[in-house]
Amino acid sequence: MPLFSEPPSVIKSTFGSLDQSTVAATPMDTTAVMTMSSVKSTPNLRLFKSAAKDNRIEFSENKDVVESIRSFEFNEDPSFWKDHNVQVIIRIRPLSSSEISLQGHGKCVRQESSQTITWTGHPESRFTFDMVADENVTQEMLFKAAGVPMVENCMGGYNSCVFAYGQTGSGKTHTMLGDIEGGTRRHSVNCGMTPRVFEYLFSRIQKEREARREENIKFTCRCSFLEIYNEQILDLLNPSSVNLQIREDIKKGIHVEDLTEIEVTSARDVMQQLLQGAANRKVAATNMNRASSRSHSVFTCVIESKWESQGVTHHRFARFNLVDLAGSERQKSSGAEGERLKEATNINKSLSTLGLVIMNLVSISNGKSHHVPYRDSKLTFLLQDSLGGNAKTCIIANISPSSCCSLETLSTLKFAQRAKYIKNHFSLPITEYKLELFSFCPDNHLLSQAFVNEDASGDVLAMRIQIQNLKKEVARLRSMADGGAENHENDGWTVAFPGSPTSVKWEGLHGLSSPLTADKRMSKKKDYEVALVGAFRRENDKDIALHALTAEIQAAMQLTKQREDEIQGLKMRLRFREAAVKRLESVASGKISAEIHLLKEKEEHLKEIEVLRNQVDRNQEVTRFAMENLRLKEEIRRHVISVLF
Ligand SMILES: Nc1ncnc2c1ncn2[C@@H]1O[C@H](COP(=O)(O)OP(=O)(O)OP(=O)(O)O)[C@@H](O)[C@H]1O
Repeated sequence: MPLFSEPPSVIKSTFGSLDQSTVAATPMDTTAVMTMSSVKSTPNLRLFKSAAKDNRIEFSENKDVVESIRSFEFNEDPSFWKDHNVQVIIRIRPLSSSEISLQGHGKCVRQESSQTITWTGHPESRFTFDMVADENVTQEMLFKAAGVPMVENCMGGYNSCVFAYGQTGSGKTHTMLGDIEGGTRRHSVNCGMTPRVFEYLFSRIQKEREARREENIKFTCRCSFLEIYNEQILDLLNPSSVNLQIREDIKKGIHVEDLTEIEVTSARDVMQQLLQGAANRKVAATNMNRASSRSHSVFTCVIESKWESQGVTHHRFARFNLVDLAGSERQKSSGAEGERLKEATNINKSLSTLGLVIMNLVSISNGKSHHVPYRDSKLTFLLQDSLGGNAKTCIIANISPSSCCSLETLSTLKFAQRAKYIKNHFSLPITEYKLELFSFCPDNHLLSQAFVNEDASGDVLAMRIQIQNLKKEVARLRSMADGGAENHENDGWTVAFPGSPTSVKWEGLHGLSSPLTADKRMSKKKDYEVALVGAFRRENDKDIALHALTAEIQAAMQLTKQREDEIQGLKMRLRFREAAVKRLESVASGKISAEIHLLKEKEEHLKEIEVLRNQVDRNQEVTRFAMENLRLKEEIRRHVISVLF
């Protein structure tokens, strides 16, 4: 098929490549230098790293080693996103043959459980994350655990972001894109997150269309693809436009000005854009001599939906960012010069700004107010919403388990640990409505919830009905949250995503259901609270919309009245003019004298003046000024009296 006839090398070039000549420690850890001799660094080959078999990292076939790896459960938690906005997953890749030849099977990490991992250097350090995926976790398992919920978040109207972090060669591209050779609908086992996510997204859209035919639901998806290289934004779907600027406005939020957006209707369309972007990147790379591991790539899909319900038109919107970051290793400090030095400085700048942004967000989560330096790098400015706004963010930190990458791995674990402590916060000002929420949630934990991007419009009556329904929903949820009505029938696996009018049957990994936690009741209460907050917000939105509509109607009615009065006045004046014309005709034909005509004319002018005076009096502005005038006169009078006496 022509679409997938491109060599996978092109795809690889989209998301990263190796140049091991400069591989060293992270920007935050400047001590160690890592060498991975297996990877070649010929500039032209850099782009084709993944494609060329001999340029790939080879993995051990040693059965004994594979069998000795202890595997932990890797289960998704369907309720996770209900009360979290940031998820951090560690992914450990298998040892490569070159690592084995360099350091044997020596490892720098030991997995303790499905959530904990120990770095075995000195001193030993233990880290806890939302999930730790060992080398046996397949692309499919990772997609089900991390990709599926993110698509559901987008369907629910949340801005969502998955980003892969890690040193060069740690598996970021394998995770985000993987092997899409053949590119058919039936994925190869190594096919990564992005193609799986879009295939799932479009199948969900199709299901939603079928289930909500009556609401006439319509979806629009638009994709864009950019790269940040040397602090410059390049449009990969239109390579002629370079150095694009990030803008921020109330309507569009943070966005890249003039970035090409292409409408897509299938996973196949998305892959086409990915390939297109990759091909453009290849051309630019030749001109600029850059390698993908030195740039950040952001593939974005905007998903919009519109549906009708009880005379109200709903509009929902979500931005889905898939980010492959530049390798987090420290660029070789010695010997780097010219373009390389510039590259290194910029990668360091954006990744260290990312680290700083995360640190400051954690401080904010802990109640310490701090400035968050989003604007210090293009990457953090662009991802501002995903990092600290109203988004759901999944960070996949990729690591190599080999002892030869020990310091790099520690650095990635530390970065991921910090990210774990972020709680996204409101980016909107505190309003009365939010204060109401404060009073509702004593521990304020709901204030760290991301927001559903949803809007509604319709006629006043429909909005009123909607408000009534929402009020009933609020009352019902409130009584449930108070413990009044415990509904044990809902203990199953049906997940209603906040803000989503439909619920999704969660199949679970391999179709198995995991046991619900002991504090099920607590989590159920939280679910109700989340739903209640959503209902409050929607009610508040509807109220605001209703007030605005009522005010608009009143203003329109006043204007109509004013116009009607003016028309009446004009009609009257027209009648006077017509009478005057007739009289002049009579004067001309000698039927009446000029004196009588003038007397009549005077009479009618007086009447006309009266009409105009009435009009002026009725004019609201004039009335207001007249009132103001009277009030000021009265004030002056009182002032004069007080001065005199
Ligand atoms: N979990 C894994 N299982 C099997 N192979 C993997 C895994 N992770 C990575 N690899 C392989 O390791 C090699 C390096 O991975 P990848 O290219 O994804 O690294 P990267 O972090 O994207 O590097 P760069 O920053 O240079 O682009 C590839 O050959 C990839 O196929």
